[in-house]
Amino acid sequence: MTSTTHAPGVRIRDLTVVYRTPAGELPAVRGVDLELVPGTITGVVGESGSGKSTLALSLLNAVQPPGRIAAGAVEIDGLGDVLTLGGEDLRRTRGRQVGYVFQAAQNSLNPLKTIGKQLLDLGRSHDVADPRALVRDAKVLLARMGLDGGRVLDSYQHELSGGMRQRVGIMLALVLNAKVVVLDEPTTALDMITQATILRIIREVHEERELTTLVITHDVGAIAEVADGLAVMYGGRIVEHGPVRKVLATPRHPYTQGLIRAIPRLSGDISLARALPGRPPTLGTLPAQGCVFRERCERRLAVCDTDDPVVITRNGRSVACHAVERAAAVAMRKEYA
Ligand SMILES: Nc1ncnc2c1ncn2[C@@H]1O[C@H](COP(=O)(O)OP(=O)(O)OP(=O)(O)O)[C@@H](O)[C@H]1O
Repeated sequence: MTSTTHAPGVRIRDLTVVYRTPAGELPAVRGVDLELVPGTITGVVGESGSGKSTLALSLLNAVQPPGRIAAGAVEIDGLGDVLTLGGEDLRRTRGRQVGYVFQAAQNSLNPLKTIGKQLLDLGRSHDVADPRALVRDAKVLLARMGLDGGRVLDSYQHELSGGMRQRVGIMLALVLNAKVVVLDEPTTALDMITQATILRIIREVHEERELTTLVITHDVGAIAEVADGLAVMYGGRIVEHGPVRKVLATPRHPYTQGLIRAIPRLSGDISLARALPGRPPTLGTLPAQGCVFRERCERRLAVCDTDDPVVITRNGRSVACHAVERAAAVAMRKEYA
């Protein structure tokens, strides 16, 4: 395993992704800016339907109809804007430059071929010069995740448990030595202990290979262990982003506060944990203007109904919330009074 180049930076700029619906094209991701700092793990959390997977797919320019990337750019150091890539360039980028495990990856293996055969196919399609080294690397990765590599490579998907398949997916995302890795719900099929182990291994491999990694999950507790940065998504927007410990210790957006309150592990007291009231919006119920979170928000103001809150960044933390901004402005006025 050679790792000569350094981790690349990734800049997602003003990204909008729409899906065609009977009511017309509706945005699942809207005006998202997100920077993945080289060598870091960024976690993206949010309830089901917030746009996390759509964002992950965009990093590979892999949004499929009825979806379409309507605007924006995804710039990866050394590759340029992946949204302008097509055909063979795009195929080569996926896997080799940007490794990925998509949601339900454990079901996307070919049932008719052994894992080893699929690994060799992957290597061939990316012109890997030394298939033996590829198999060796795959076995090492599988062994680190607690699996007997030789046995797994000789197996068909139906011979493996959900958790084993998930680990195979992670191995396939890492084995070509891509420098940018996108993991969409990498540990959902695993029990808590295995989940923690796999996340730790992801972290180790990430550091050893100097990767830039994006991990999508709806499990805020799990991401706290592994990520450097945390982006919180709601209704297709990133409502808060910052260093993971700071965001979890002093969440600013009312949605982040609600998410954290709902997790006893993080809120610290099981009797205080309470579910976020209401439901996340669907594409059809997303308000066309104003704050996407206002229907469930305890701090709703009149302006939230009419104006989209802009993202304000201070000291490395970003929040998009009118109430937070107003409180900050009041505090600032007091300080100068
Ligand atoms: N193929 C599709 N056609 C129409 N709408 C879609 C399609 N795929 C996703 N959507 C909608 O886009 C929105 C964002 O979905 P997405 O899967 O990106 O969210 P998510 O946060 O990853 O959710 P989950 O955690 O459930 O995977 C949702 O409202 C979803 O219903």
